[in-house]
Amino acid sequence: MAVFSRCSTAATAAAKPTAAAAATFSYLIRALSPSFSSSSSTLDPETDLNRNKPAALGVLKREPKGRNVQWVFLGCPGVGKGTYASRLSNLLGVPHIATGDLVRDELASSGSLSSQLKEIVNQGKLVSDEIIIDLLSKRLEMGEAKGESGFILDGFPRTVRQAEILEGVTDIDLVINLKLREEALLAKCLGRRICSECGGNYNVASIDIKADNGRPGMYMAPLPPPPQCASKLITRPDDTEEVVKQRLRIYQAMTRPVEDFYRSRGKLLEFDLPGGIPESWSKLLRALNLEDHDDKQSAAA
Ligand SMILES: Nc1ncnc2c1ncn2[C@@H]1O[C@H](COP(=O)(O)OP(=O)(O)O)[C@@H](O)[C@H]1O
Repeated sequence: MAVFSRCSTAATAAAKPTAAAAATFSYLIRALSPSFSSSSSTLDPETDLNRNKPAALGVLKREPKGRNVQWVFLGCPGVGKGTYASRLSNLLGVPHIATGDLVRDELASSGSLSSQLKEIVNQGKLVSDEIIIDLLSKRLEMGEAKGESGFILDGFPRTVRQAEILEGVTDIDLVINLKLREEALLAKCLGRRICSECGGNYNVASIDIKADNGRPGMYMAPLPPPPQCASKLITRPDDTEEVVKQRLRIYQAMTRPVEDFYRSRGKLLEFDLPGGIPESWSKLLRALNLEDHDDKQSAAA
């Protein structure tokens, strides 16, 4: 999915970082770094880069501002944030940064944080804002050193405080709020499988919700692994029924208010997933005013 084009003069998504982008990134890294006070009240409004807030979703109609997109994905566990964020990241040439992956990388390491994090994550609880911001700062710093610019954040911000900190240091262009019928969320999490070698995400769940009381039915086919991954699949330790239900409760309590935070700033794009990837991807692209040449070609083949 290397080739992409935008149908409008939306926020630019050129793969090459610009000087403005690099400056924004450096600022973001410095501001998010651990030496940065944990209190959002220390943000300096004079140096806040968030000066030209777009009105409502006019963000997609704006002239390019000389840097790559800075988007956020919101949505309940199991909704498919990682899947769609990763596809958009390939299409737009910006990094997909999932804080859940950063946490899992830390867990897999023998670092001192690892055992502390394990207990929190395996109980479905949120890691502290300070730890997450530290992990995110390091990831951004590493990306900047490689010349990355722009991002699609997945799993951050997850609390209003995280959203305030992010708002204090950079301008988020758009927040895509993915929504899926509740009946499907638990099944999607329980069916999730990851290839322990390549990290690919697959799903063994076959979701078939019958039409009921005027509500249409919904079918989501499994997403099987390719043969080379089939024998290497693992399940995330926090994808058990009890822990997923806890994560869903925590989403309602801690992350639902983040939707309101961005809604009130006119940045939230609500997107109801109509089904699995075949039904949803092209609709999502249309909602974002994007086009995927490769997808069109494979559909036409
Ligand atoms: N922004 C964040 N703030 C706090 N904890 C986080 C954050 N992102 C990830 N985590 C931790 O990592 C776990 C896995 O995150 P993720 O893969 O995004 O899960 P989900 O499938 O629930 O969206 C979370 O349950 C939480 O413990």
